[in-house]
Formats: sequence, C-alpha cells, structure tokens
Amino acid sequence: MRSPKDFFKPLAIGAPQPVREIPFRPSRMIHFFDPSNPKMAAKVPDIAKGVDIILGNLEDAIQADRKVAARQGLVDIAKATDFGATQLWTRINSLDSPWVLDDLTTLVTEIGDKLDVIMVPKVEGPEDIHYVDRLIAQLEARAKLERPILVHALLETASGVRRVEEIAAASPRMQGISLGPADLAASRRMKTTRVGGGHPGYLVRTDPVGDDLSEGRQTYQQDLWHYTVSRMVDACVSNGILPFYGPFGDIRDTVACEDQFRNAYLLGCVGAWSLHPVQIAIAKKVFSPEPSEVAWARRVIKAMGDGTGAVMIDGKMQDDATYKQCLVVAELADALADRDPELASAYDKATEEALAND
Ligand SMILES: CC(C)(COP(=O)(O)OP(=O)(O)OC[C@H]1O[C@@H](n2cnc3c(N)ncnc32)[C@H](O)[C@@H]1OP(=O)(O)O)[C@@H](O)C(=O)NCCC(=O)NCCSC(=O)C[C@](C)(O)C(=O)O
Ligand SMILES: [Mg+2]
Repeated sequence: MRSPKDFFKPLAIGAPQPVREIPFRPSRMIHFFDPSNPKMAAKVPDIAKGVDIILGNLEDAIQADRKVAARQGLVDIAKATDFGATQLWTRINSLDSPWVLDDLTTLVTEIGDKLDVIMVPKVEGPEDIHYVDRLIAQLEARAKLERPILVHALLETASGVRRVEEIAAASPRMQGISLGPADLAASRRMKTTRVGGGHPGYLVRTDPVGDDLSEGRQTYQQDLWHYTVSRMVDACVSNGILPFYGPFGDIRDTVACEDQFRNAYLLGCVGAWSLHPVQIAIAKKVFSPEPSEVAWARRVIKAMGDGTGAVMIDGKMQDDATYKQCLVVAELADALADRDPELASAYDKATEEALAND
C-alpha cells in the first residue's frame, strides 16, 4: 500500500490526476454484449440508449478464437457510437491470460477517451489492482488522456473474498466490485452448477411436531450469496466505491432473477448485470426505488426538519437514523430522476399524494 501522502499521485509521468471521489452515476444495470458477434454489436447503439452501463465483454463467454475480433469489434463500436450519458465499460481478459496485455494496450490507447471503467476479472488480491493501476497510468500518459479510467474488480475467487477490503482500498481508481457467482462457486468448490441464484438443497427446515420427523415440516430455501454480498457491500462502502451483484444465468427464469436482484438491492448494491435484453427491464425496475418508498422517504425528511429529534409518522418512530435511511432512498431517486423523466414524474406524483394526507 502506498503512503497516504502519495495515494493520489499519478503513477506515470503525464498520466491524469486520479479522482478523489468516485462519482455516483445511475448504475442499475451493466449490460453485457459480445463485440465479436455482429448481430449483437449491431444492436449496441440502440440498447445503449436504454441502459445505464454498456459493457463490451472480452473475457469468459468469448471463444478463444474470437478474442482478437472481440477486442477490435469493441474499438470499432466505441469509435462509431455516441454513448451520451450511458457509461461504456469493458471486461478485459484475466491477468494470467495471453490476451490481457493487448487488451489493455489497445483499448486504453485507441478508445481510452470513451472508456469509463475497465472491469478486471478473477482478482485475487490488491497486487492485481496495483499491476493494472500502473499499467493503465503508463498507457493513459501515452494516449495523453485527460481523465483517468476507473477500475472495477470482479469478486470471484476465494482469495479475492478473503482480501476484498484490501482490493477495495487498493487504488483511487477503484470504482466498484461485482460478485461473480460462477467462478466463485468453482473456486470455493461449492457444489452448485448455477450462475447465481439459490439452490433447492440449501435450506432450513422447521422443527418436527411430535415424533414424526418427516411429515408437516416446511422447508425454506436460503440465499447462498448473502455472506459474500454483505461482505462486499461493507468493503465497498467503507472505501467510497460501489457494490454490484453480478449475473443471473437462468435467462428464462425472470421471476427468480428479479428476486436475486432485489436481495442485492436491499443489501446495498447499486445494480446488477444484464446478460440478455430481457434482464434490462428487471434491473431497471428493481434498482429504482418504488415511488411509494420515495414518497415515504421525502415525507420523513420533510417532517424531520434539521434531521434531529424524534417524531411519529403513521405510528412509526422516526429519528436521526431513519432520516439518514430516508436520505439514501431520496438521493438515489433524485439521481435517477435526473436521467429518467418518467421516473421523475412517478416520484413527484406519489410524493404529492403522500404529502396531501399529512
Ligand atoms: C445467453 C445468450 C448466449 C443467449 O443468446 P441467444 O441468441 O441464444 O438468445 P435469444 O433469446 O435467442 O436472443 C434474442 C435476441 O437478442 C439478442 N441478444 C441476446 N443477448 C444479447 C445481449 N447481451 N445484448 C444484445 N443483444 C442480445 C440476440 O442476438 C437475439 O437477436 P435477434 O432477435 O436479432 O436474433 C446471450 O444472451 C449472451 O451471449 N449474453 C451474454 C453472455 C455473457 O456475456 N456472459 C458472460 C457474463 S457472465 C460471467 O462471465 C460469469 C462471471 C461473472 O464471470 C462469474 O460468475 O464467474
Ligand atoms: Mg467469471
């Protein structure tokens, strides 16, 4: 770890000044596409208009013999497309792969001015972030970039989870962390072959009634990812960066996808990945607070005045802490409303109705 005094110094002569704060931009979904797939690539300009983040994937899910085509495809798309307020990200190949050096060199020098964030997969510890941090700085200097590219780590190894706090604190470039449930399951030797979501075997069972151990006992499926997501959220928030849930692989099961995304939302994540167009609307719905929640939050904030003391609203005690909880929801709503006029009017309408009854 660098000295706190040097932490915000550029790591290469001529590289841009690191950011001191990670800006919060709407980040409800990171939409993945394969830049080597002409059909998918052709849809990117249109899809980009309806998502918060669009990500050109170069790593897993891209066949080995399509890696170079994917990299070049991303360069071409980035150069040809105006992404407006939508963020452009990429996921580079893993640091032990034969492709990553060319991924970084090509992308930073050719489209570094368009790229907001580089996602680094299979991060094992802070040393992986330090490696890309310096290399990106050297390439930024070469490309004469004026704005630093941020880094997002993928939490998908047991070692990464063990050192997630160090990863989150490794560089001022760290923008956030996503959970990678498939590689993480493999790394941990978990016996699930699903990409995220629950498992019918991971459950708790109610106690037996009387002597009969088998009849009348309810079972409840549990969340395999609760510990990891919670730990990731703490690591991120305590370092001023953003936590994301990752992918939900059962594209057909939109119901369970929504549940998984909502669990992550309630635990503090700002967004999740969409692998297929059908998952975009799910993420948008789940990671935008409900109008009734926003109305409630705004009502509490109004009633609490300077945010101190205690008041009762609809039979519920409100104090300094609930005021802060409400600020979380209201500030998120304001940030999303800035970008989404439909949400803005839904929030305002619900607030008006709620305040009218006070
Ligand atoms: C699952 C797949 C193969 C189904 O693709 P499909 O073509 O079979 O599906 P479809 O339902 O027939 O597609 C309908 C239409 O949507 C298009 N389409 C479909 N998907 C997209 C997309 N993403 N973006 C834009 N367009 C898309 C597709 O081209 C088609 O267009 P058409 O109507 O003109 O024929 C496909 O959706 C896909 O390849 N998605 C991305 C997969 C991916 O990026 N995986 C890697 C991330 S997850 C991961 O890496 C794990 C992690 C974190 O590392 C760890 O946990 O360890
Ligand atoms: Mg993975």
